[in-house]
Amino acid sequence: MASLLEINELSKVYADGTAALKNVSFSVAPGEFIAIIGPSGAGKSTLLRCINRLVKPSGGAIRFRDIDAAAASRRQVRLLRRQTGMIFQGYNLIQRVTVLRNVLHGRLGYMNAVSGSLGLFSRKDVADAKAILHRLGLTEQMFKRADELSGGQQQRVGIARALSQKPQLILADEPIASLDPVASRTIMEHLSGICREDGITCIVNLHQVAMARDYATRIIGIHKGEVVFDGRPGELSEETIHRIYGAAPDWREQGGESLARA
Ligand SMILES: Nc1ncnc2c1ncn2[C@@H]1O[C@H](COP(=O)(O)OP(=O)(O)OP(=O)(O)O)[C@@H](O)[C@H]1O
Repeated sequence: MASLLEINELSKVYADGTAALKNVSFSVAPGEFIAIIGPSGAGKSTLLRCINRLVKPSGGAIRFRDIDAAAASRRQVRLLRRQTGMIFQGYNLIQRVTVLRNVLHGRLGYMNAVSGSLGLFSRKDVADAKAILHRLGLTEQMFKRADELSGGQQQRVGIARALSQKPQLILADEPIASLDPVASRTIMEHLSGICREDGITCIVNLHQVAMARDYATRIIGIHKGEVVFDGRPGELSEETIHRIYGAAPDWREQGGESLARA
């Protein structure tokens, strides 16, 4: 099957000389649910941010469908971001506006500047946004301000906003890092359900090895900016986890129980 995303020899060196990514290469088929794991500072966020061009790569190529994200013009970056829903650890909602309006903001990439700034969303956009909120169990919260919601609910709004973009790809950067275990599972269930049922490809940065093993169809392990593992969850041995995390304690603190179960 043709890939949705091809990353070739991607590198990123920040202005202060930090080499965050070194020759990263992998391709992503439509419908995959990929967890990116690695210790703090491994380059996980930089990788996701290069894919939707929040960060400009220093070298290599990122082909998303027919766009080379690494060399994209401003117009192409807009097209790329429209097809790529981003979910953040801190939710990135507008706190003082309603849940529904936050979700509708996912449509801004499809509107001209005047309609967008005046909030002139079509009836179809509003109906679709309500249906998405219903699917995510947020019908009752629709007209509340975002800051009246719990963290788990706010992250579901983040997912709803990404879905309202009708994306091909969802990039989630540590979407459960601020949530308790129950809310974390709810978010992971929604993301994997969306991937399975809607065929939307997901790439999710995670600190928790257990969550990656439970939900991903493929895991990519990054250590100091390099891919050191790329395989199925069942292939992730304890030795491999040591290679990914080195001496860092993250996986024992946050995901070790999953290995004990395996
Ligand atoms: N804007 C920046 N300028 C300079 N260095 C940066 C910048 N952003 C990230 N870095 C560095 O790049 C490296 C990779 O950071 P990145 O945030 O991508 O890692 P991460 O795996 O997502 O970490 P975490 O899990 O803690 O979020 C780190 O050494 C970080 O300090």
